[in-house]
Amino acid sequence: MDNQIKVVILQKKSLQIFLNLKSPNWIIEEEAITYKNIKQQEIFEFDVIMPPITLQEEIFQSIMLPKISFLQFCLFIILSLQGYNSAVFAYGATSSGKTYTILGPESTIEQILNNKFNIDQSSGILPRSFYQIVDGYQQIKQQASLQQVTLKANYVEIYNEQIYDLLNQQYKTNNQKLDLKISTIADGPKLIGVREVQVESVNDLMELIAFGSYNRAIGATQFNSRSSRSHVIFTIELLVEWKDKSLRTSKIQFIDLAGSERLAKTVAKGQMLEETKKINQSLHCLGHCIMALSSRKTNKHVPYRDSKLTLLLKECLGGNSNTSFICAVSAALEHEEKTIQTLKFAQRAKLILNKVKINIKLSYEQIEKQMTMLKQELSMMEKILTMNGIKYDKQIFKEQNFQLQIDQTMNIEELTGDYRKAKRRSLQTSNSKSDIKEQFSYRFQQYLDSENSKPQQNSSPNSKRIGSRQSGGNLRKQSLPCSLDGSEAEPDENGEHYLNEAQLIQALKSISETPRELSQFVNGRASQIKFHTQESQYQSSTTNQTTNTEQLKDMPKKRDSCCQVF
Ligand SMILES: Nc1ncnc2c1ncn2[C@@H]1O[C@H](COP(=O)(O)OP(=O)(O)OP(=O)(O)O)[C@@H](O)[C@H]1O
Repeated sequence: MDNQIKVVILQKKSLQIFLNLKSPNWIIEEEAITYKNIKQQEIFEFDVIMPPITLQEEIFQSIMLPKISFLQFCLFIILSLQGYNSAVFAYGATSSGKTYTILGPESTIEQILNNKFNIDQSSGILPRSFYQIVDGYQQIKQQASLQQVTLKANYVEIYNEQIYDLLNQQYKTNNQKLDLKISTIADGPKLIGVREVQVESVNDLMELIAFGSYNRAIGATQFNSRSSRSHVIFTIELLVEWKDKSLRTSKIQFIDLAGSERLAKTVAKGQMLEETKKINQSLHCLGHCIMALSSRKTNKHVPYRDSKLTLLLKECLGGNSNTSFICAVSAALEHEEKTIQTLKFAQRAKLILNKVKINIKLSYEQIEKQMTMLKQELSMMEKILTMNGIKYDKQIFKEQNFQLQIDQTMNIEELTGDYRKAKRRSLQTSNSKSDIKEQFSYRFQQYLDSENSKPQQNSSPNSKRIGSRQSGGNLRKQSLPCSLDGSEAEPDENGEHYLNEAQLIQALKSISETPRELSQFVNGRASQIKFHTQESQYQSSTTNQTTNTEQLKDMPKKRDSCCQVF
């Protein structure tokens, strides 16, 4: 299922705006932002543009919950039971309000550590989602048809192009951080050796946030005294094992990106400058991936491997994930350039289509069962095609069978879908009028071959009548789709069914749109029949030393006479 990336523009609440230091170049409407100065005018259109007065609750509603109100409380349950992936990115320049939107105010961590955390007006998307997720998880656990339900989380940061596990307990005692490696062999990139913590409650999740925050790289920039110097990714996974041993996994990721900063404008030096360069570099890579994906050119190379951020989050960008971007901007004069940059990024991200699918792993027994069923259906299809005289490539069938055998881990739903499409195509093919005509042609050919193999008895081309019983031209009833002629032909002495001439004409009429089409088809076939008949007569007469070449020369002229049959 194609799913467009959702982009929400969030205007930062700031002192500059409050003091009316807003840039005069911005015209902000409900669904469009226009930037206009003497030199240029650019219009950016979005589904949602949130004003600075927007409450955290409203942002959460817009991003995390669907628009249909009755589904609001069971969204996560539905998605989890079905096994979907989701991701929420916060993107924007440094100090634009990304961390505030994702987590909430700086005091959140202190509140967690002092056991004083409660959802309030300022709480971000992350804690609000935790309540929904845990609520959903508890409800799922009650389902009788489930064997086991597990909720787990991991928390990592990408700092200076290195991936660190923020939940690693060793970091505090041993200052050496381990750079985690990404495995891309399995379905979607995975972190090797990341600590995954099983959780049961909102408190468990909040504690992980607090724990991770202490390991996080934070510094003071010119614009933000607690600036994120790394990209952080908090991942929650729900594994639902059903009693039939099938496994559905749902993943939700919250990504708080580090803010970009113009190197020319930064006052950063030394380590801070290096960090800024690395942040900008990975954000550039993200921009390039977004650019490639939004171009919608088929086979366009997407440079995921150019940074760890894009490689790790590959599935969220153009892959299997319901992805949303919160792009934080400021209308303040001071941030004009950064805001244009962010809006350009957001405009492109909006064009990306992800391919969302259910993450399901069937049990071995289920795969075996599915395979047997599919094999049976395939051989049935083979028979149908053979019966209808439609040529097919045996090798493809063999390959499909082989594929079935080796692809035990492959998503069976896709396989079934492909197979059903193939089957539908084959049925459509055998039912289509042109193919029914093909079938006629094929059977006519068989008929001619059998006729030609008989000894010829003084028959002239014009005396031969298509499908007539007198000329021995019976067609097997089996060769025609039964619904075509409507009437049942009488079985002959051998118990075999044939179509008589009237039934054949009726059948041909029913598959031809117009009398002209019918006549064209029949003329074509009739002249072929004539040709074969004449050819075989010619052959038989040459073997009898009585060549009549005139008959063959005349053949095209005599076409019209065949039309008289109808
Ligand atoms: N909606 C808001 N209401 C009140 N304060 C806010 C809001 N948004 C941001 N702030 C404040 O602005 C400052 C910068 O915000 P924040 O740290 O979220 O920015 P950021 O985009 O994550 O920056 P960086 O990329 O440097 O980490 C913080 O002190 C934060 O509390």
